Amino acid sequence: KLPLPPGPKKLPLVGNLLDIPRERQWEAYHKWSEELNSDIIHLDAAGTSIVVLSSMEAIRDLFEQRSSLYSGRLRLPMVVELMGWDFAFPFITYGKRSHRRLFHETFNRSAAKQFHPQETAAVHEVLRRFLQNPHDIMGHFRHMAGALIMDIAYGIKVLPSDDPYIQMVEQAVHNLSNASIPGAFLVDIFPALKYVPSWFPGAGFKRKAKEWRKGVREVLEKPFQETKRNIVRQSCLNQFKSLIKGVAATMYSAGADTTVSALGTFVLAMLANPEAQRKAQDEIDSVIGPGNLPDFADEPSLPYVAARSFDGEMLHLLVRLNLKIRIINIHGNFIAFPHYITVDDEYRGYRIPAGSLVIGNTWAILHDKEVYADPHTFNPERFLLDGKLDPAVRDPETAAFGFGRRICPARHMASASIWIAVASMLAAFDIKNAVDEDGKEVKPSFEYSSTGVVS
Ligand code: HEM
Repeated sequence: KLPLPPGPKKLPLVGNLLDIPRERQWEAYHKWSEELNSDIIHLDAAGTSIVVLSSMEAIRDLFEQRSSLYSGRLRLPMVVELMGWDFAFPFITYGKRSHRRLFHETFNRSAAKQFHPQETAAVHEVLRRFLQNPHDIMGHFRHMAGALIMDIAYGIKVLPSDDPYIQMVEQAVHNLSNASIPGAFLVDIFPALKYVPSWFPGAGFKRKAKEWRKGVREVLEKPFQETKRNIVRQSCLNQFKSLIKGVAATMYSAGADTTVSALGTFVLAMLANPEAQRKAQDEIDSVIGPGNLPDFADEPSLPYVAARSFDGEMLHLLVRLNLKIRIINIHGNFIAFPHYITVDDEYRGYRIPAGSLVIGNTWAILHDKEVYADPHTFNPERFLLDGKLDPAVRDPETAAFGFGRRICPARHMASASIWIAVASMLAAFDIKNAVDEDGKEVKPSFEYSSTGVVS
């Protein structure tokens, strides 16, 4: 009998379906939350109950304190059951703990350091590629993210271009993004449709799923089989075969686009903020000396140097924190990754209905005016107090990688690879707009697309 959390007015049948924009939903959620003066709001998308949380307090109360209730995922019949992504735990409810555990053992804060050499090598390779061809920045980032994951997951060194593994996985992830656009396939709304035979009129989705499934099987099997051939201790591998296979193949689907999007956004942030770029470069030069490239051995010394120099803080913050704000602000809303609750719950006198999608609005958290004054401005100085890192200012990483039990299990490795990429790019290059034949600057054209899993 408790009321639902407040929300915009609902129409009969369709509820708020017509109010929810197709793009940048997080901004609409944030606006409603402000208008209704509530950090918890409720929406009804033609029968699908959606609860959006816009404060760290509500997120901690539900995703952390009540994590046993709030760690599910929405059932995705097209992706998981028909296309065969059932090995990828990001898409399934909180089962497969062995998969998560293996991920954690591999990528926890101290274990993640074992990948520093691969990350450094991948970044040096990308620097060479920029030098040879500065016109395909995103292509180089994509190659870097793919090469790094193939190396970490399988020990496979990919080809410099047209690598068959990267092509295969990119295609599968592309199909995955298309299939996870909400409402794209009726079978996600009526799961029983999955039993319709493929020849049945209107069952085109089954034929599509079958074709896409072949690609998913290849992603699961091909690199794994090559690795198996390369490994001497096969008996050990056999014992955990399906576990390792599933976890390795999950890495690409969860890790490639995220890293590429973050680095692409970094380049845009640098084009828009030449002053911040200059300061960061000056600091790198003064810490590691001109002509050298940073490596992880420099990392511990940077905060120390940073604590004594404003510009040092700038670099440290720019690279570690504030960039992430911009990056995550813009791209970090994983619309296909809401949490899901299967039982009724009560919070602050409101009813959270069973079967609700529960979304932690990262964007709202990272644009909270109370925490980050003037939140739309790129301003590394917001993290400083008396030239030092201000511990009172919230670290964006507390929200950028998700929440509770489903928090990104690769966050330390992801953060490290972005750090080394950003620091090395700043050390080696000036990031500037291209110039046309008449010597005029060409402003980059770009568009953030928010369909699929990652913007
Ligand atoms: C900039 C880089 C990255 C960002 C911003 C990021 C962010 C996220 C976010 C927001 C989630 C959802 C958390 C939630 O449901 O509350 C997530 C989940 C996940 N991420 Fe990342 N991630 C990044 C890189 C990576 C990489 C490189 C890998 C793998 C090598 C990875 C593996 C995963 C996995 C497996 C999950 C699913 C966890 C689960 O459902 O239990 N991520 N990530």
